[in-house]
Amino acid sequence: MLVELTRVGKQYPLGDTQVCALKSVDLSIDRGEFIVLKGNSGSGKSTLLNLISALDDASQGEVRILGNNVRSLNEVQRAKLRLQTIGIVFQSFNLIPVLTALENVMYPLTLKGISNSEAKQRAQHALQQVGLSAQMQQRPVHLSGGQMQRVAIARALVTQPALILADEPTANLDSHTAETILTLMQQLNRQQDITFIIASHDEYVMTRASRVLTLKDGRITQDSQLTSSFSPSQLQTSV
Ligand SMILES: Nc1ncnc2c1ncn2[C@@H]1O[C@H](COP(=O)(O)OP(=O)(O)OP(=O)(O)O)[C@@H](O)[C@H]1O
Repeated sequence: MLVELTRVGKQYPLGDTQVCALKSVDLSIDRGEFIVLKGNSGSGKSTLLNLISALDDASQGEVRILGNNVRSLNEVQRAKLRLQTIGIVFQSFNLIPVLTALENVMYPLTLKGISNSEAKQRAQHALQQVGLSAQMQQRPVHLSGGQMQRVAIARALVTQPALILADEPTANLDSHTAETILTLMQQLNRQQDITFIIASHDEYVMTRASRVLTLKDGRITQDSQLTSSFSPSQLQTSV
């Protein structure tokens, strides 16, 4: 099992009181799934992604990533787990502005201690995969929103993670660009067996999912397996 949550709860301190963000969540995620996490604002989507990415600790229960109990790992081990297993794509892209697209994608490989020449080769390949061969030397400020998100996806996939987590990855994109980004993610899911967990409010994102989890007030209230009608030939790279 790739991800396993057992009776996971999360509370945040707020002044003298506490906000309950997740309540007794049980969840198992297999390799190859394409999961959309839906729910109203404040339902706990980002909290769940933060726990699965080992960026934060559950208040109760257990989070296991590839069999590793996150709570038992120290900071260095967590960073290593993230670097080896997980790619993260944010709504706001989180690219480093002073670096080119190529350097942004090379960055996690450099952190892994991979040589500059190999990192460059792998980053170039990842940027080709997302259709950005022509923009490798551009800084983020010279890229469109869709291109920035594709750089962020290339950065997430360059370490060959088993799992990519995406928090509202299409929220800052127009609908055509969002479709292209989703198609790209789905192609990576099918061709490279990368598992995706995407938090989103967008109804059309759900239509791409193999499984939709609905969160309400910190609980999973619905867990639906779907078959999507996507075909990889629909891939467009003209963002
Ligand atoms: N760092 C924090 N400190 C205090 N409360 C928090 C913190 N992070 C989240 N919360 C609260 O926990 C609950 C769940 O928030 P979370 O961000 O996980 O929801 P969400 O579904 O991702 O919302 P959105 O769609 O608006 O991003 C909310 O009530 C939120 O206010």
